[in-house]
Amino acid sequence: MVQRITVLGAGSWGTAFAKVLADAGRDVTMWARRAEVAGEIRERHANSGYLPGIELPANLTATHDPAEALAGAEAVVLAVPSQSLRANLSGWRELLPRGAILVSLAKGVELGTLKRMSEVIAEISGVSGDEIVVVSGPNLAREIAQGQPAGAVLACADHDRAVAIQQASFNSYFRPYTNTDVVGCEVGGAAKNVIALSCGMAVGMGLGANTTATLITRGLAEMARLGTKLGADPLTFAGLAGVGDLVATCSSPLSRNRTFGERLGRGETLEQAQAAAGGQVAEGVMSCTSIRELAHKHGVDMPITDAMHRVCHEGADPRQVGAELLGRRQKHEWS
Ligand SMILES: NC(=O)C1=CN([C@@H]2O[C@H](COP(=O)(O)OP(=O)(O)OC[C@H]3O[C@@H](n4cnc5c(N)ncnc54)[C@H](O)[C@@H]3O)[C@@H](O)[C@H]2O)C=CC1
Ligand SMILES: O=C(CO)COP(=O)(O)O
Repeated sequence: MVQRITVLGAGSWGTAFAKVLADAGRDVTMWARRAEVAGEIRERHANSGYLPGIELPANLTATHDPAEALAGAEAVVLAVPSQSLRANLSGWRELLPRGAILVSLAKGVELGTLKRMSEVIAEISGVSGDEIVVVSGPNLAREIAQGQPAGAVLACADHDRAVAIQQASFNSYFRPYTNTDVVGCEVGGAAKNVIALSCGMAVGMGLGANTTATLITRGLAEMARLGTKLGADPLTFAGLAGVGDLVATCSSPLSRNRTFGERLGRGETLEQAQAAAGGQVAEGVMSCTSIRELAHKHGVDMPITDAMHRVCHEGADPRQVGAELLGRRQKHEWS
């Protein structure tokens, strides 16, 4: 049994997932970028900046020192945003205990390289991509931290490693399934953030359930198109890391991506929406660009993702891109 686990990153999901592991009986040490966050977790069993009102278990501690956090870890959970994972992991590389299972929580595609997170981790750590475990699924951090029931997916080409993390993390409210389709789970996790931006935008423009259901369903079609082109199993998109995460994120006001889109839909600028996020990451804002490029590279049509890139980074008006999406060439649903 994997018993001693380190979580690198003390934001919303890093903290909530660390609590999942601790509630499953593991000994968990978190690394926090800011010393005061580590101190609050260690001494007051709280992370009030990210999960206010949540009491953290006693078998979860934290430090600001990565060497101290990583000493003796049997599994290392990477819980920093996608666009900063490369830089952070480069700094930790020499400290990773040999043989520790590397676990990725990040949902994004790297700008520039267009790599999935497990590809970035493999490149920097030297660990084979087949040995990296990816966590995905409908897991809004606050609900998980409150102990509300949820399923999740642990994807790894090496089934035994996925099972090791499954054994280490399942508890009375968290039910992880294993899957060997890493590509599908990572594409689903990254692409749904972009679709959640679009749903939020529709809500911000005063539109209702028909519009958001259309965006969710057509969003699913475009993420599945990209994923299968990259070698994913189409079934993955019918699962927790596909439609499950997509529906949770597109429907919940807790989603940072949906909230970000809602602000843009109400007419706020990117800078205003960023300021309102209070330093918490809305991955879709960057991933709309990298996923759009990945889609272009592979000849895949992703009109909603393209529209989100234009709104976020080219100053397009949400109403205008909405009208353009509706006015696209008439076609068969599955062509
Ligand atoms: N919050 C959620 O409900 C869920 C988040 N995720 C994914 O988990 C990953 C981490 O997300 P959260 O913990 O929610 O993010 P967050 O924004 O709440 O926290 C990010 C953490 O990374 C640290 N960090 C280190 N280097 C950083 C840098 N250069 N820039 C910004 N932060 C840096 C921050 O200090 C903070 O502790 C993301 O890829 C996200 O999409 C996945 C499932 C659920
Ligand atoms: O990935 C998530 C839920 O599964 C969290 O989504 P947000 O980053 O939009 O809050």
